[in-house]
Amino acid sequence: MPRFAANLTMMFNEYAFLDRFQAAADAGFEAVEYLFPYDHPAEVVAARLQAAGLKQALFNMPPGDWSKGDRGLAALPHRSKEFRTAVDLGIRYAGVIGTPLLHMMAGIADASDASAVRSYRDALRFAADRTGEAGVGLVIEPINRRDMPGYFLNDFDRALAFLAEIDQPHVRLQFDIYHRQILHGDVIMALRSMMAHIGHIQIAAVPGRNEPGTGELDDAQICAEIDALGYTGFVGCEYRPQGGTVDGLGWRAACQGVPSLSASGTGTGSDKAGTR
Ligand SMILES: O=C(O)C(=O)[C@H](O)CO
Ligand SMILES: [Mg+2]
Repeated sequence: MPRFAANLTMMFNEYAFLDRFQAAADAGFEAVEYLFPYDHPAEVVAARLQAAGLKQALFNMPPGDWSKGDRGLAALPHRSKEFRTAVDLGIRYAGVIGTPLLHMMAGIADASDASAVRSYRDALRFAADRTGEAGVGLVIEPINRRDMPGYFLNDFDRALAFLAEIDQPHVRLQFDIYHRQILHGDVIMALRSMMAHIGHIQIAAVPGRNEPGTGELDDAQICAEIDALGYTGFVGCEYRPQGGTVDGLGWRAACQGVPSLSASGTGTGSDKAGTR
């Protein structure tokens, strides 16, 4: 079974943000992630993390003004100065809280607009250099446009192409199974082919974005595949509980002991002669 990180933006909303750390630890989580810690001093967040005995898996760099519709700044040419300040703030928080990974959101921009593409490339290079100097990993995540209309980075192959241009081992893909299924499907084959580039994984049922096991995918099977592929990072539970957070945690036990498709010798998708 993978190591799971509770996503404190979506889970444990029964509590105020700073109280969610202890609630996650009490519910058996080893680590946490969340979108943004910036409403609180980094030292206060770090103290809650430590007091609860948790590891930090990931959080996002500041995205601009979320309440006004910003969803990252990287692809916005006219916001490049603000973007660079945001990178530095993210890295400062990463140092104090102790996260190994920062997610750089792309922003709402036309993916076919040359100036947006140029801005994104420059931003990714800048963030890669800065995080590299700071010893922090950097991830980029394709996000589906049903949840985030107009989001610039909405294609997994495109994300891999941007990563190939940067070609730095600490800059990797955030593979959110929920977005992958909505954007392209073929989740297990994509995990297999992209695993060498994956820095972080997140999970939620599709289409409801609720507890794994409540949607159209066999999430226990996907977790078995993640193990079989040798992934040792955290899998972020980025889902909205259908009811109480703790009441809905039974899905974790259902993931235990499930053999992967590759271990059982099935599921290659091959239709070659001689396989029947
Ligand atoms: O939406 C997601 O899937 C994310 O992981 C982001 O961090 C931000 O929305
Ligand atoms: Mg995600």
